[in-house]
Amino acid sequence: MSNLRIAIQKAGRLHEESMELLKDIGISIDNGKDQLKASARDFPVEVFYLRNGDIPQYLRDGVVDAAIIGENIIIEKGNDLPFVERLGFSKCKVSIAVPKESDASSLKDLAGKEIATSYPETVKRFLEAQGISAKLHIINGSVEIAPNIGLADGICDIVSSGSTLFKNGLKEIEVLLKSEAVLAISPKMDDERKAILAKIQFRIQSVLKGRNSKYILLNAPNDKLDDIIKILPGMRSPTVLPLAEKGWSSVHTVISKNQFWEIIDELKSKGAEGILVCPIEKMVL
Ligand SMILES: Nc1ncnc2c1ncn2[C@@H]1O[C@H](COP(=O)(O)OP(=O)(O)OP(=O)(O)O)[C@@H](O)[C@H]1O
Ligand SMILES: O=P(O)(O)OC[C@H]1O[C@H](OP(=O)(O)OP(=O)(O)O)[C@H](O)[C@@H]1O
Ligand SMILES: [Mg+2]
Repeated sequence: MSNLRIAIQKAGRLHEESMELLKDIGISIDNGKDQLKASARDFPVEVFYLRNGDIPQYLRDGVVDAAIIGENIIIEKGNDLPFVERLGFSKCKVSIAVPKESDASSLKDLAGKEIATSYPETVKRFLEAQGISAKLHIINGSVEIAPNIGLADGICDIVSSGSTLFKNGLKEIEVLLKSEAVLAISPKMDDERKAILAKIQFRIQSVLKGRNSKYILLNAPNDKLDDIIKILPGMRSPTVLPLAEKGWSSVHTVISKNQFWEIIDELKSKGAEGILVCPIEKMVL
């Protein structure tokens, strides 16, 4: 039987959370700091530890079948490659920035100027779409220093908190794209491996739904139950169980992490007490 070959980043921003996701979907492997390949103990999967930037070519060649990779790298180096899941971590932007005293306020204002970047294909695509040209300096790291050393008028790089821009006296003037970790796949996968991938996708979806939801339990007087239940979305409808104390019930349900604080405030105002909030490991609908 074939193994599904999954690539993850060997070291860097994506490594830890990729390992964590694999663990959460039941794929246990040894930490790969000193190895390039590991087999899962209980699933037909091999994990390859690679450089993020090299992964698109491996997918294209069919040397690996799937990969956890930054969407920005797929856009830069593998725009032809499909991705099948957004994974919700390593969220960042790829942005244009200029020295904070510059008059430029969009990519258009850099027409005819010099831009330093590690993402030349992405920048070229945006320049072409806007019908402008600029000179690109391709550098692999510390891009934010380029304007300060006179190498470029602006940069295109990853922005997350914005602190690297701030420390280098730069300001963001245009967001080219937003990125997060994704599960990308090889166009060359055979049917046997596609079947393993389908199982993995199902597991990933269950884990991500769980991560985005909270299980809540609360107590309420019976005469307030109708009002409280109206507030709760729930998977189907909330579970209501009688408490030992007469006239009171316990209500259990699942709510989305995003709505969480608003719903808790409303529940309290409608008479809910003893609200417990628990993480959900996996959720299968
Ligand atoms: N500051 C950040 N905040 C959030 N996500 C980020 C940040 N910097 C990078 N990323 C995301 O993590 C990915 C990996 O970044 P990292 O700097 O670890 O490696 P890299 O230099 O892009 O890749 P390689 O593995 O080829 O060395 C990026 O492609 C991007 O998707
Ligand atoms: O907006 P911020 O939160 O400051 O994050 C942005 C910085 O993070 C990344 O660099 P990283 O720390 O990965 O270093 P690298 O250049 O060595 O990859 C990216 O290249 C930016 O420089
Ligand atoms: Mg980096």
